[in-house]
Amino acid sequence: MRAAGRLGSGAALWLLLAAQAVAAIEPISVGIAIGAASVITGYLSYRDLYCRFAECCGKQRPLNATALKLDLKEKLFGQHLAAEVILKALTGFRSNDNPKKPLTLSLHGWAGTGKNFVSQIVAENLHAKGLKSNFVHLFVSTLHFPHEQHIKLYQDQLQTWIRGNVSACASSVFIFDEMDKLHPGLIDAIKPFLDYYEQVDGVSYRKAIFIFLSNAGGDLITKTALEFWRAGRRREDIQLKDLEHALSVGVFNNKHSGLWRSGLIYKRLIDYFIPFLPLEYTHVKMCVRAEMKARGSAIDEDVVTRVAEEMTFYPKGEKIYSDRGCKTVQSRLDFQ
Ligand SMILES: Nc1ncnc2c1ncn2[C@@H]1O[C@H](COP(=O)(O)OP(=O)(O)OP(=O)(O)O)[C@@H](O)[C@H]1O
Repeated sequence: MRAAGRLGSGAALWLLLAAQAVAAIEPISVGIAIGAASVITGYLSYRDLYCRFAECCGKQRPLNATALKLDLKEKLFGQHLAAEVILKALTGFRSNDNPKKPLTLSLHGWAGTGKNFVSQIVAENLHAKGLKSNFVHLFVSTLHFPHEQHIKLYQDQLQTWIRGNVSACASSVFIFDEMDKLHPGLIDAIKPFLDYYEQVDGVSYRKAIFIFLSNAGGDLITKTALEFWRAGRRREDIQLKDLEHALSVGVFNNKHSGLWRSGLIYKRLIDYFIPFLPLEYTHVKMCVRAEMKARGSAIDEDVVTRVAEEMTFYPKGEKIYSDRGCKTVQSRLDFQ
């Protein structure tokens, strides 16, 4: 949008200097004056000015891979696979100016292992306002799509919502939480948006990102983690190839996965199935320390141990993995 009208450069320059000269006295109204002067001089377009105060989609903000890597390294505990795959997938996707399709990630694991937490970290690295951004959209199955008899309505609404938001911002992010509670077939409504189409009805979805969060596959992931544990192998030795294929097949054949017999899997439109491993006692202690730090409290190792000891672990005999991951750490800390 071009600034309407332009004064001669001499007059405009004077106006700008005058406004700045007054700046030292009354900053607020002067800010407006400078803004107006900038627009009048054509130094700033209305849009530049508007985007200084409001959130604009604009040219895709380059992903700061170093910042994302640091966030995943420092904030995410016990999930070496998720950290590695998400960093690779996002940096690869965002460094490609002309992707052939949107990026679609499916995060799987038991409760409290960090799936929502990671989607928040990803959102904050893609759009400055993170989950609060106008260009990041969170759907929770049990909240947004509760009634099975309304599946057709939900599908129409979802298509309209996604089409409208990607039209407004090509690099929109869509997060679907509790995928395992989504009615079978519902998610296939978005298949056209995830496919290898240049455009669909004049809209290109190729720069959008879709993230599915699901507990489906948690049993398979835990089984593999236990096998490594019992064989005396390090958790960090678990590789994506040990889990990804079995996870995608398991989810495809699981009626309660939200992706049961889905065309998204059948047509290989999901780029990565990312396993979240069950969290161990040591990771729970890391969560307690992180929470204490977030509250500005000094780290008290006695409290850290007390909270971790209050959590329950499985399997019964070996008590290796936290039943709730790092969930309930915050509430338990409140009672120390
Ligand atoms: N791996 C982790 N590293 C660091 N913090 C974690 C991790 N997992 C969970 N947490 C902490 O626990 C809180 C709850 O975790 P989160 O909501 O991400 O779990 P989830 O895997 O999405 O669970 P659910 O499947 O029940 O939705 C997070 O906000 C975070 O504070």
